[in-house]
Amino acid sequence: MKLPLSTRPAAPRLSLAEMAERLSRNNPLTSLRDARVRDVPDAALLKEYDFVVVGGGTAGCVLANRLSENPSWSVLLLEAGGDEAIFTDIPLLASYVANTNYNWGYHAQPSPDYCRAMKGQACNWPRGKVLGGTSVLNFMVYGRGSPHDFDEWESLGNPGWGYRDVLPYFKRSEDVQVDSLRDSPYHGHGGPLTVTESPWQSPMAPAFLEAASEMGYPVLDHNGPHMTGFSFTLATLRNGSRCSAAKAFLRPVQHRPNLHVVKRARVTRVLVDRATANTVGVEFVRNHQWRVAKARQEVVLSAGTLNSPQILMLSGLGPADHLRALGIPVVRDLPGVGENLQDHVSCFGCVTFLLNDTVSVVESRESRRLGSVVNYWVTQDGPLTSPGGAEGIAFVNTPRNREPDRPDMELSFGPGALSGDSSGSLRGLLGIDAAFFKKMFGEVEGRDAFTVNPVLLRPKSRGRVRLRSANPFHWPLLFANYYADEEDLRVMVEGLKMGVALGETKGYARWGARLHSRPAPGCEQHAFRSDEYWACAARTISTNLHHQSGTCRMGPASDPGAVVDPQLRVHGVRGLRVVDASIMPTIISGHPTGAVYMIAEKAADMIKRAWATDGQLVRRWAANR
Ligand SMILES: Cc1cc2nc3c(=O)[nH]c(=O)nc-3n(C[C@H](O)[C@H](O)[C@H](O)COP(=O)(O)OP(=O)(O)OC[C@H]3O[C@@H](n4cnc5c(N)ncnc54)[C@H](O)[C@@H]3O)c2cc1C
Repeated sequence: MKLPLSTRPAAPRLSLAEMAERLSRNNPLTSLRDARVRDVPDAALLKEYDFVVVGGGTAGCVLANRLSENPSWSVLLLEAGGDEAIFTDIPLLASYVANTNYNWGYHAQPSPDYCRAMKGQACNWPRGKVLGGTSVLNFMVYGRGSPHDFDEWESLGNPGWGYRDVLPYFKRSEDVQVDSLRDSPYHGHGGPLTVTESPWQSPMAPAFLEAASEMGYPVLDHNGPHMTGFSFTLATLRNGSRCSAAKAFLRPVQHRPNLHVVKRARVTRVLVDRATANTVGVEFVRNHQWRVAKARQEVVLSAGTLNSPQILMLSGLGPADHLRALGIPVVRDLPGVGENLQDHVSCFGCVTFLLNDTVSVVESRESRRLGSVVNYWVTQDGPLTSPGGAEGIAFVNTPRNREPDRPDMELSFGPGALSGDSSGSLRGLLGIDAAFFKKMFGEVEGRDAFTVNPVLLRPKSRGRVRLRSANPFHWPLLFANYYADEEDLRVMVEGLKMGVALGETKGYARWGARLHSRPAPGCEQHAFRSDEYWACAARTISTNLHHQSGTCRMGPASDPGAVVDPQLRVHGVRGLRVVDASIMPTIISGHPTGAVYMIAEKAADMIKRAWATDGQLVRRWAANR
């Protein structure tokens, strides 16, 4: 069967003037210049700010922007990392970024029950240590999850978080640039965050959408009223480059006089008065000097799912017995801090299809192609604009799902594979052991292939974050607990079989697609493609999408595990909120960054409303010096 090579019209040829214009707005020099955010020197720091935001990541950049919109408020943003780089802008290099110092470098505790293929049986959990946070490391897939996810949050005792309430905040951030979505009531226009499709597609892209009808699913916009179906990837891209939180929200407002950004500032704890439970400010270290930043109104913790609970516990806010065991004075016993950790576990590499044609992205071939690099800088097109290699996403229902309008499985299609990872950056990101890789992929290294990655969307298993010690510079202990609930494994087995079915649809047969049948080392005792084999493969190659969420769960005061209330204020403490992926009561059924932006937009609105009604906005920033 002959297939059309592309579902999109060919890009119009650019005139020389258009090329020059594109090159002037997007080249290595302008990228480097634009990435620099003004750093406030120690001498210029104020004694006190109205708001202190901890963590200049995905949520933190939104808060810095929205809170400093009010010129009467002084806002301090403290970030442990520095500026973005040229290479962090290049979408296809996403996996490379995690192999650099822009990553905190965490990994979960080892386990014999999962992550067996990884070095030391420990899965890597990269997190961004840079302005823009993990939005600088991520694969840029823009999603929101299912409307039912937010209705569930509301039903758990969180009024104001239902889908109808949160949709306006999704739209507020967004500037969608896809023609077919221009009139959609579900998308926003003119917001700071550019959302679009990659300008480049592999020749296999049409086969992905054709698979939809063969498997009985519609092609749709995942961020509309229903998400079950197939679509090309929507991504946070601008002019073919990564659109990070810093690029979208922070850089354009960095010169506001009431916003101070401090880079390479490591917050060690929040200072809370034990007697009154009032938040005083934060303690941080910069240039080897310990400092205090006081907050007149609030401290907002946006240090992410792994670091926000760590900082709370270091501040005496957490499970009392755990804090006492480490000699940390207990300010408030909050047993839920660090609990309820949820992640999207996957099985990247388990479903790899080998090809007869040169239609996939093979790193060694691409890196030798000067045209790809020229294309990227001059026309802002070509494979380097592909967001981490995820070309298409299907949200599907396994036979175990009881809510058909709320899919339980994602199948993401990437026009490349571990076999083509010649630099090892993808293996480095995932932490796959070299000997394991050699055994499973050695004989097909450098060959054309594609991957279908099944992702468990609504895990029942829960992990946790704990302190290793009272030393704020020690890494926290991270427990993944993947597949602790057997049902998760059963759903993943079904997802793996659906992933194989996707790769075996007719469209891909054109290029001779066939499942790579070298079994995962350690699973050879099971018949290849049997349920037992897939279960073993899942426990062995337990890659994940780094979507960790839920460790400072939102919920009412009556819920003993809740850390923040529906206004995101820490229970039992005044003047302290948590605003990042950690507040999700349940992980959303999709890629979380869109929801993190939404949470931060909504939080900024709640903060504005809270202080406006208290009539405390009259203080002029200038008078604070
Ligand atoms: C490799 C990878 C790929 C991903 N791909 C996708 C994707 O395609 N789509 C998607 O939706 N999601 C993706 N994610 C997940 C997504 O990026 C995160 O869920 C989201 O960015 C989290 O935002 P956050 O604001 O909660 O935390 P972060 O963005 O991590 O922000 C936390 C910030 O706090 C700072 N910080 C931490 N501790 C301190 C401290 N003590 N002092 C000062 N500053 C501190 C950090 O340096 C960081 O800047 C991916 C993640 C990874 C790692």
